[in-house]
Amino acid sequence: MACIELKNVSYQYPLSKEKALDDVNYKFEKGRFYGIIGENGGGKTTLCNLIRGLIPQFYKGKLTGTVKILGKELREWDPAELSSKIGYVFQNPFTQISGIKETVFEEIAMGMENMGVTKEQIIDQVVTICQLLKIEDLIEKNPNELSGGQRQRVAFASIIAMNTDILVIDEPTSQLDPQGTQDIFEIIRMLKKEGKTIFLVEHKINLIAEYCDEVVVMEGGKIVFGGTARGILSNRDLENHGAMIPEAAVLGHQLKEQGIELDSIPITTEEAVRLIKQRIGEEYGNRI
Ligand SMILES: Nc1ncnc2c1ncn2[C@@H]1O[C@H](COP(=O)(O)OP(=O)(O)OP(=O)(O)O)[C@@H](O)[C@H]1O
Repeated sequence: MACIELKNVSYQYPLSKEKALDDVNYKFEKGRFYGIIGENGGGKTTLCNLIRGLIPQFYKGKLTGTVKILGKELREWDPAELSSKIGYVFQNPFTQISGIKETVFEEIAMGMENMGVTKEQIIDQVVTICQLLKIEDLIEKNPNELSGGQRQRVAFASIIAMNTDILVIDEPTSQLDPQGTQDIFEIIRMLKKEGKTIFLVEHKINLIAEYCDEVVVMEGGKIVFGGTARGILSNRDLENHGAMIPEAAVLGHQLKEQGIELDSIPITTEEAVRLIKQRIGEEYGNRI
């Protein structure tokens, strides 16, 4: 069964004259890790708002077409039930932090309290998640006094604490340093192994190439490309649609232009190294 299915979906924010989503058709399968990429203003966050049900519950505007989440029409979902199925890490961690809790512990525990989890389980879960996200030393701090990067980790922690089957994650590493970014991606990889369906908006294309199963590219409110990460990210035509391809793929194409064709276009550095080594081996073999 499709996890989320969109048929002829268009959406306009209130008072806006333009469509933020324009006739979007796509079937997202359960257990897959989707990277959502594309130009600024292309509609990525709007797609996340829709998948999470914030459109039309919170953002009114004009929505047409059919949106099915786990087989059920979006408008038929009870908002509380939907939020127990789909976790949403917002683009801006300052929006995500509730502002009403006095410690990081309480902030992360809040969602679980609302779900009726026992006190012992909550303590256990919060401690485990804080260790995972390397924020144990922040546990007693006030969430409103954290740096952007610390808030981003806490916001992420409070969503994974909810243990939802579907996660929508909008630029989770925008405030993080390279190590912090790597840490978050390793956790996302672990969540994927647990069978969760993940939607990730991210501009860091090399990370999308390394971690995602599938990629959709958005431009002007439309999904202009969609398919396996390999198929999409090796396609140079992406550059004509406001998206970039990974450095490894650029290298593969440039070598090809110079007559040095690899077996396939690599999308990660690791693959590029393997394919170039293989090519050098073939060359060396031909000469003897
Ligand atoms: N709350 C809003 N009200 C009115 N228009 C909006 C609102 N949010 C976004 N838009 C418009 O909808 C379109 C899609 O915006 P969206 O934020 O979904 O793009 P995006 O691909 O996530 O961009 P970015 O990469 O900059 O985050 C843009 O034209 C934007 O101006």
